[in-house]
Amino acid sequence: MSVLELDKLTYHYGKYNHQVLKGITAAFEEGQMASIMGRSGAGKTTLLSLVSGLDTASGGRVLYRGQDVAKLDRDNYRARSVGLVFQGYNLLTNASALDNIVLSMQISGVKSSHKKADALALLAKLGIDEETAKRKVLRMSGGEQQRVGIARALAHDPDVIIADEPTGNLDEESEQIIMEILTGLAHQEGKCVLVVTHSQAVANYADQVWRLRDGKLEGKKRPPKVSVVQG
Ligand SMILES: Nc1ncnc2c1ncn2[C@@H]1O[C@H](COP(=O)(O)OP(=O)(O)OP(=O)(O)O)[C@@H](O)[C@H]1O
Repeated sequence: MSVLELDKLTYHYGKYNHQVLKGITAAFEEGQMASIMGRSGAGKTTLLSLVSGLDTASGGRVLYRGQDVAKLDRDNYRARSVGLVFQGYNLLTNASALDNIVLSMQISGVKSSHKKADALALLAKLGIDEETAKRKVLRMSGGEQQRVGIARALAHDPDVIIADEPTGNLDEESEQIIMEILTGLAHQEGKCVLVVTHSQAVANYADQVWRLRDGKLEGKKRPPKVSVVQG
């Protein structure tokens, strides 16, 4: 069973506004990264807000492990099953990376009695050592901040990671690090990862590349990567 399925999903803003999404049917699997491309205004952010349970569709359904998200407790769905990663990181910049993660664990109701140690372990896994973890976020580089952003998204161990232009503010080297982390979450940890991007280079990391055009989502599976040995 797919982790996420979109079933004839439609969406329009307000009563008379044009339809942004016009019957989208797609499936996203565990252990895979999917990228969603599309020109500005195509409806990518709108689509993510429906998939992540921030908003409900005008028509059709979003299914999470076969269950209609509109019929689930959406707060619970967001707090348990979905981790969000944003272009602008959306961290508390005056707090330390560590405090950001611990706070996020508290808000999502994580039960652990050693949240600080868990948060440090999670940050370390993403290449943020203890000294950096205790530094205020505003004194960290963009690439480090996004690694904290990913740690925050993972703090409640969701099985869906949704990233909206996660490397939009980063240089090429940091982009590569972030995309390798997101790819690893899919391929090594079995997460279902969705990445919205304008960048073909970012989309190239994905197992499936989708394009949102005229309110429809067109997708293709990427052929397996083959390495060419020159001799
Ligand atoms: N709250 C709103 N009320 C009315 N229309 C909206 C609202 N939010 C977005 N729209 C419109 O819906 C369409 C899709 O917007 P959306 O933000 O989903 O596009 P996007 O593909 O994410 O764009 P970008 O790449 O520029 O972020 C646009 O035409 C936008 O103007």
